[in-house]
Amino acid sequence: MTASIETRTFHDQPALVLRTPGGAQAVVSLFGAQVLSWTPAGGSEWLYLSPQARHDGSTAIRGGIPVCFPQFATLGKLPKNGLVRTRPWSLGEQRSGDDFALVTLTTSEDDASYAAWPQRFSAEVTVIIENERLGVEFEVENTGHASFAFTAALHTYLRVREVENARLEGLHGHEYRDAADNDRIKRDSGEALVVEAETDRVYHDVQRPLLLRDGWRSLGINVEGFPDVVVWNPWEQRCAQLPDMPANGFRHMLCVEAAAARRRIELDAGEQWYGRQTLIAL
Ligand SMILES: O=P(O)(O)OC[C@H]1O[C@@H](O)[C@H](O)[C@@H](O)[C@@H]1O
Repeated sequence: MTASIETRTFHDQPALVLRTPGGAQAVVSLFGAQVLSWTPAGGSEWLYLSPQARHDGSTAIRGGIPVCFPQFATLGKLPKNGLVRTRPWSLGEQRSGDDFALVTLTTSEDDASYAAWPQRFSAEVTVIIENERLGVEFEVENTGHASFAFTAALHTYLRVREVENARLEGLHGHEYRDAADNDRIKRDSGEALVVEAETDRVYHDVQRPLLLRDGWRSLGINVEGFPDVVVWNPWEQRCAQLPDMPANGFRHMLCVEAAAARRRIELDAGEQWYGRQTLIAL
């Protein structure tokens, strides 16, 4: 038996379902090239998808792994978190073997993106699953004649049983910009990060793998290419302001994002850049 890739609808939007013979499964929406669900073999769902997420193409889907490009958050004049999470992507390559399934989705500039951000680019998101592993790779090429600069993120919403009981390890000693406290620059001194209030941090130059402990289960988080890690939880008050989140949604999610946020990435004409986040169920 080999792994499989099936095209179907998910909340009425076209999606791909990747499965390994061992029982791992991921759902990838063509809207935004967004992974919406991931269950490793023998495990339980690791991605948070809001039960109130909108799937009608009118706005970004709240949950899963939104792709933020060419702007992370509000670091510029473009719409928050960029232009590509709210557009349909095309299916490029799909491949499977005995123990993996892989799909590549592509997009490039169009009239609307060019009006907002006058650059020519092509972007690819490759999603690969193995039994215990989910890899998401974002690649961008400058297909124009002039250089451009961007910020970006894989805005991963992890599902946790109770956020106050989850521990994120590996950020000790790192400097971060605290967007929940007037963008003050601070240094993490705790053994582990436990979220007990609104949290919106950009950790700089994180080279180490991270470990998320969520009760009896743990998740390894590896990043290549993206220099920064963003940790976000809106907590009660901000969550109440999000129309696509239930009131208690913040308790069951923790965003741990692979990001290029502190410094913009510069790409000359014809140049490519890629970054990858890998989640490993332990
Ligand atoms: O509501 P959005 O556009 O999906 O953004 C969610 C959050 O994304 C986070 O990554 C940002 O750091 C937050 O500031 C932001 O609020």
